[in-house]
Amino acid sequence: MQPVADTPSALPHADRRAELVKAQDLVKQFGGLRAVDHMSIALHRGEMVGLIGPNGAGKTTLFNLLAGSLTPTSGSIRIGGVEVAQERPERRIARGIGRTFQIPRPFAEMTVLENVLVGSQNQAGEHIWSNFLRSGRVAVQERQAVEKARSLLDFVNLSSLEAEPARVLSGGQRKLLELARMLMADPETILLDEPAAGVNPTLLELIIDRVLELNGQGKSILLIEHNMDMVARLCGRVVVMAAGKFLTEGSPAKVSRDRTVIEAYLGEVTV
Ligand SMILES: Nc1ncnc2c1ncn2[C@@H]1O[C@H](COP(=O)(O)OP(=O)(O)OP(=O)(O)O)[C@@H](O)[C@H]1O
Repeated sequence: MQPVADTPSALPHADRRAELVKAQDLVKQFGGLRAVDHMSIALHRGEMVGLIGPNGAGKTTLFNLLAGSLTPTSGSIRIGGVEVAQERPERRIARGIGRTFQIPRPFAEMTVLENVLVGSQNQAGEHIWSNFLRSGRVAVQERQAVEKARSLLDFVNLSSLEAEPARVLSGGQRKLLELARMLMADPETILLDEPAAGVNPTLLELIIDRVLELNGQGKSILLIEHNMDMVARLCGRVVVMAAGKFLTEGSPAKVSRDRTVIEAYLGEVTV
């Protein structure tokens, strides 16, 4: 991890009083492995926060807990003050949580447009849309959804590929497609899992630009990212995890100079 220059602290939209997402004392045990170990984190309305830590620190597991694809062994998750730790992913989406995955897996044989439409039902792409798609009635019956999907494809610069099967997309384009799919559900809070990983520099700039625009629209964003330059450009605050636990937090410049953080990345920390 390279040290980074000082950056502006919080973005203008951040309202530090309003905690949109608050996880407290979260534990996730996989057999003998405690992947998340009494971790707490809060995301305020309009904030964009980086979540960093060495490989295996528990960042993606924490995302899975926040998004509802895993149930915590113990601990609390509140969204807008409501306890949701036991709720299923569909309920989290309805509560305004959207997430992207480290490795996007679009439906390879469906078109780019159809992949975005999947997001209007739910993020797992279950039931109703697949029925529509089989019967080929999407454009007729869900005109508004199609219009919205097209405008989101425009937002992520994929309009020209809307009729192509998703398998033709590059890794970076798949990340953009996933962003559009997730935005179909109008999330208030967005969890981004390594949006820069494996993305070429040109598309990376586009992703950064779009993430900034989403935050500018008031969306709260939690960003897992190993690219510290990107974290420094986007985030006023960074939370560091190591061995499943909260290690420290602060500005990108502060944490990148922090000795315990550097040691954690070198695998030398015991927490
Ligand atoms: N479903 C699972 N079953 C068993 N162990 C798991 C499971 N998911 C994650 N783990 C383990 O939990 C630990 C934390 O993994 P996690 O993917 O959350 O880390 P991470 O910080 O996201 O790492 P990376 O930066 O490499 O993506 C790792 O040791 C991982 O092998």
